[in-house]
Amino acid sequence: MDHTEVLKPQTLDDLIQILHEIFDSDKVNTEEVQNIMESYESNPLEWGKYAKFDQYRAEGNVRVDIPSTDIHLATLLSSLCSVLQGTILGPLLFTIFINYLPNVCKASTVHMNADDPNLYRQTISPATAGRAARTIQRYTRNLVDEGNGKFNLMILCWGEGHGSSIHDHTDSHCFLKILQGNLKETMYEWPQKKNNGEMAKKSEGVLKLNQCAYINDSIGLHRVENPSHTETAVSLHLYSPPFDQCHTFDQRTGHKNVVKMTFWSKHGERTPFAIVQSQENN
Ligand SMILES: N[C@@H](CS(=O)O)C(=O)O
Ligand SMILES: [Fe+2]
Repeated sequence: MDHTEVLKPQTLDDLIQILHEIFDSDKVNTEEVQNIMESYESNPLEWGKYAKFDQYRAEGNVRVDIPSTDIHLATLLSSLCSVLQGTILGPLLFTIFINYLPNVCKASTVHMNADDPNLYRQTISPATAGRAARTIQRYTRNLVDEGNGKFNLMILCWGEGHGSSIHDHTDSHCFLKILQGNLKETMYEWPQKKNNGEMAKKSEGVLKLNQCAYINDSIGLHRVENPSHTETAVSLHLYSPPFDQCHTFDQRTGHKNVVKMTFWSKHGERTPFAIVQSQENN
């Protein structure tokens, strides 16, 4: 098959079929994949069944003002993230946590509003706000297609303010297309071995509906965020070859950690908790 002309997929199924054909061949032109993904016009009726959000998004009821000096609260929030997602006890633990939060907050102010179904966060710096949002709730990763073992196609659902940590892509090609809303992508240089300081930012930009970005480890690292406080976002990601772990990086020091990546759902079905050992996204 000649792929010099950009085929325009009419539906998501059509796109998946074209991707299978492209990745069947030994040599894949990344620009062609990017163009084809970009030319698919997002239709929620086609991808809606895969787009499963973290339900905690609407269940929390707390606004926290966190000064950057409140190490106490930061520690609590990070220990909380390991129990929330996907556990049966999640809502209960969340309620216990929320009820005790005002007692343990030394330097922070907690505002609760029982009849308001939204989660509010307000902090003194956007960076702190982003970290708190990422700790309490996560974007979800939903597997759409396994690409005959050549690639993984997945839909990521981003609640308001959700974002990823700075991460790499395990030597794979990564294509990221916007299906709904906007996503902000910030690119970083790989940290220098001897340097223990703040990671160098390369660029940032907002990806809009139907746009498709491309990244691999030789281009650099990135962090992706839903910058909106009122709108959710949905993105379509293709990784080739597939991978299930990557490195995340601490923006302030460049220190890295290995993170296992899991699926919130597969082929439209919520992944059973018994099978999922860890629900850590990066
Ligand atoms: N690479 C991330 C999503 S993004 O932030 O690019 C993931 O697969 O979870
Ligand atoms: Fe990524």
